[in-house]
Amino acid sequence: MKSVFISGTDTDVGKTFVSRLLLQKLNKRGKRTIGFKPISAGCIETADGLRNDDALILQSASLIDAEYQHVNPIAFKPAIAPHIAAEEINQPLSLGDLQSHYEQIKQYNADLTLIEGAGGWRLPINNRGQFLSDFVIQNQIPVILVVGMRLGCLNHALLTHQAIENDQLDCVGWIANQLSCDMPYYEENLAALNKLLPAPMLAEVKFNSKPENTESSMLSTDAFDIAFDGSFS
Ligand SMILES: Nc1ncnc2c1ncn2[C@@H]1O[C@H](COP(=O)(O)OP(=O)(O)OP(=O)(O)O)[C@@H](O)[C@H]1O
Ligand SMILES: C[C@H](N)[C@H](N)CCCCCC(=O)O
Ligand SMILES: [Mg+2]
Repeated sequence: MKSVFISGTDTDVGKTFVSRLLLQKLNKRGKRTIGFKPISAGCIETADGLRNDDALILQSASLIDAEYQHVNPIAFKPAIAPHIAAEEINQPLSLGDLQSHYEQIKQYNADLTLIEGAGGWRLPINNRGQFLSDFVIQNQIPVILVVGMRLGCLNHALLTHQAIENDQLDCVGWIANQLSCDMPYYEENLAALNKLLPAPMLAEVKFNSKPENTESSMLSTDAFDIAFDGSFS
């Protein structure tokens, strides 16, 4: 059983959008995939409990049909920093909680467990100095960095990659996600990232004006095949 952690240069950069494409692509390659969104913030209340859009997307794009509570075990209603949401309801998060939820999703025995982070790499999970990245370190999970292509992404991408490397994790590569169709100097920014980031670009995801129709959005590279046929098969 392999796992991969999908991080991003920030919140709202397309981690879920790209994760869905990755799951769909891997399903087509015959992998039994499962999505895992350990912590979500920004949920609606339903008769069955809180539901988060990201988790629902991952759940429906996974080949394995998993229970919602296992796909998204920690859910907060307000769309705010999760550790603040947790403190607000007096239910502080811990690394131990995250670990036991991870053990649960591993029971499904997927070929690949795709874990979507929340926010960016150094997301606090409580006020005791613990971060979501500590969970990734604890489990030595390889990381894919989604770069939301917008002004400011060069700095965010380089700092995030540096932090992942400082944490001595394997950043198997990054994915450029074109967040809009009109970013000035898009190609030049892409070239700068290719030059400056010391990890391979695995794919480029084009802006898709019909995001629900995801079939042709992802242009993968040879590095993508090497990463997914090598590290994750
Ligand atoms: N390539 C794309 N083409 C069109 N729309 C996109 C693309 N990538 C992302 N979006 C849209 O941008 C928004 C943010 O994307 P997404 O929800 O995947 O970000 P995220 O990084 O997962 O955010 P969060 O931190 O909340 O988990 C969504 O509405 C999504 O549909
Ligand atoms: C609500 C939002 N869409 C995400 N789910 C949570 C983003 C938290 C970011 C925290 C921070 O780094 O400031
Ligand atoms: Mg998301």
